[in-house]
Amino acid sequence: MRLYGREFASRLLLGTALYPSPDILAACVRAASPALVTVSLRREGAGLRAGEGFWSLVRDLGVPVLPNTAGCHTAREAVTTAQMAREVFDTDWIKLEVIGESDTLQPDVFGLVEAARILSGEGFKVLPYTTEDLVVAERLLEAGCEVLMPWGAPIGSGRGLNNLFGLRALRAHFPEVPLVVDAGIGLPSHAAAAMELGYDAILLNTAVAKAGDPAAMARAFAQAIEAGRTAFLSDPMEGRDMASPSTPVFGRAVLA
Ligand SMILES: CC(=O)[C@@H](O)[C@H](O)COP(=O)(O)O
Repeated sequence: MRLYGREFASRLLLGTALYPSPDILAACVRAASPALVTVSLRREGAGLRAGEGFWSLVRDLGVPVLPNTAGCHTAREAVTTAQMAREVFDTDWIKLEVIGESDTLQPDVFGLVEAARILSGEGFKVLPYTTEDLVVAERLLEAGCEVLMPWGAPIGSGRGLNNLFGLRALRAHFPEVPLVVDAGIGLPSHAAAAMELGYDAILLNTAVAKAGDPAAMARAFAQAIEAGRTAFLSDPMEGRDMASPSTPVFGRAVLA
């Protein structure tokens, strides 16, 4: 998979929040070999020494870091957080989140486009957490984003793909743009379904961190994403309403 000109072997982007322990997080990363791990500057900054410990743990994982602007509610807050993240994590990649509504954690798409334009202008590689809205997608591309990350469902809900029609339409409208389903994935089958639609990658966190056996679930997600991608590339059959015998028979059985 290619994002902003960089090649990644994996199509899984894994969040680093909510794990029962740092060791379990490390086991999940080993089990799934994600392309990137997301980290929240606000979380690390709040913990001070705990944050430093967490940062060295993440560095030791040996996986490229994608800082995010989780918890930001305005474009200005998100831009400042991204600028600080660039210093702290020494990367110009940013997962841009501007939250607009607290029940659904739905993105504020107006603030998102504004922040994306500013950050792209400053040389950031912006990966925006957005909805499946086609017009917003167009604006984000105009603002300089080379990747789009529509939600599957509200963050942490585990509902899967809430709007299959919208996600399919987005894929069809932007065949050349790398698209990552971000948030709301609850099961490996949800991830596989998104990959079967032709999505390029999946970003998830809660479903792995909150599983009874997080490392096993991380591995299951990696396998499902791989399987979904292979299925997409295999040109799946068209669904149909009526039965079609899968064992054609010729002539009549002769019964003695
Ligand atoms: C880790 C991160 O960036 C989250 O904000 C992301 O959207 C994941 O969502 P889930 O926890 O629903 O997988």
